Amino acid sequence: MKKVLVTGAAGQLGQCFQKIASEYPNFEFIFKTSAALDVTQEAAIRSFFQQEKIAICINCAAYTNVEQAETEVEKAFEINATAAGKLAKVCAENAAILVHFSTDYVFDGTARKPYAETDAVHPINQYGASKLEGEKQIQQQLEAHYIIRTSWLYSQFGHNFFNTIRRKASEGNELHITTAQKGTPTNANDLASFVLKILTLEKAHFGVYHFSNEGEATWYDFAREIVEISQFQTTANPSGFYQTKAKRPEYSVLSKEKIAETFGLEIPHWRESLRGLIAKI
Ligand SMILES: NC(=O)C1=CN([C@@H]2O[C@H](COP(=O)(O)OP(=O)(O)OC[C@H]3O[C@@H](n4cnc5c(N)ncnc54)[C@H](OP(=O)(O)O)[C@@H]3O)[C@@H](O)[C@H]2O)C=CC1
Ligand SMILES: Cc1cn([C@H]2C[C@H](O)[C@@H](COP(=O)(O)OP(=O)(O)O[C@H]3O[C@@H](C)C(=O)[C@@H](O)[C@H]3O)O2)c(=O)[nH]c1=O
Repeated sequence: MKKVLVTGAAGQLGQCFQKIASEYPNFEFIFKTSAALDVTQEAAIRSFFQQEKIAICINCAAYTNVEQAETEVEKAFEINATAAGKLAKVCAENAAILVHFSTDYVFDGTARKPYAETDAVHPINQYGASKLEGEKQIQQQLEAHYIIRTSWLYSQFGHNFFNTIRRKASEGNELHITTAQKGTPTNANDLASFVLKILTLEKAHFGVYHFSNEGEATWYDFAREIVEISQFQTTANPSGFYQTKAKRPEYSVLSKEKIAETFGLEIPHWRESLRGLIAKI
């Protein structure tokens, strides 16, 4: 049975993997939180891989605070770039596959049609820059990688826009949400299922892929839909300007053509997936 290590297992995406792991009995999962396995510690990762004979590493460990990354630049790069490189190196030494996640924020947002994997990258904030550097470090050291760029992840777990809006709305706060950025909300549960499905295929198709739910939305559209489906009394108000430290791309919809052609898997529309999640929680 293949051993699958999931790093950063207490984060949002890590918890989505934990939730569905039992549906994949051909994999033996080992979930490691940041406290149990720090991905910046190369020697510790190496001895863990050797001891456990890890076949696949799903790296959910990341520095994801977009605002704070503007001032904690070194830390963001240490986790998102240098540690990703260390994981790739150890995977190469152990003939293991690395699944890694990157972001729509590697793009500058000047496009007006969905970004393809081959489009030019140009991050406009430190988080995006650190994630792009992580991609490069992996590509330089390991062929057996899936780098999956995704966008606007949300779920029932952890810190994300969906949970923030639901909390604010349930407390009766007035909501003012920016219309200045367009992208696609992605249910992290859908992403976790997609990853485990492609890992069970006979043939590997390594490389960089874009995965998000279908459709596009502004953050305001997303918030309004969360409030309406959840039937909160509060209304979400569109706002032309919302003060932030970090710049965000104006447009960051990801093209799903490559994954559709390669894997032929259906991806739900973001509204449908959101509705499904709210019905379950
Ligand atoms: N959230 C989003 O909207 C998007 C996320 N992504 C990418 O998807 C991936 C998953 O994101 P998500 O689950 O939302 O992120 P979270 O912030 O929810 O989870 C990240 C996890 O990484 C852990 N971590 C931080 N530093 C280390 C370390 N040195 N060693 C081991 N673990 C560490 C954190 O632990 P602790 O809390 O203890 O520090 C946390 O549990 C990331 O690569 C992210 O960049 C891409 C696009 C959108
Ligand atoms: C909470 C809130 C945010 N906003 C704005 C701020 C920002 O422009 C936008 C999104 O807010 P957040 O700060 O929650 O989202 P942000 O941290 O930018 O989310 C990003 O996280 C990283 C990890 C990624 O990789 C990206 O794909 C993306 O999901 O909405 C409002 O307009 N009103 C609000 O009440």
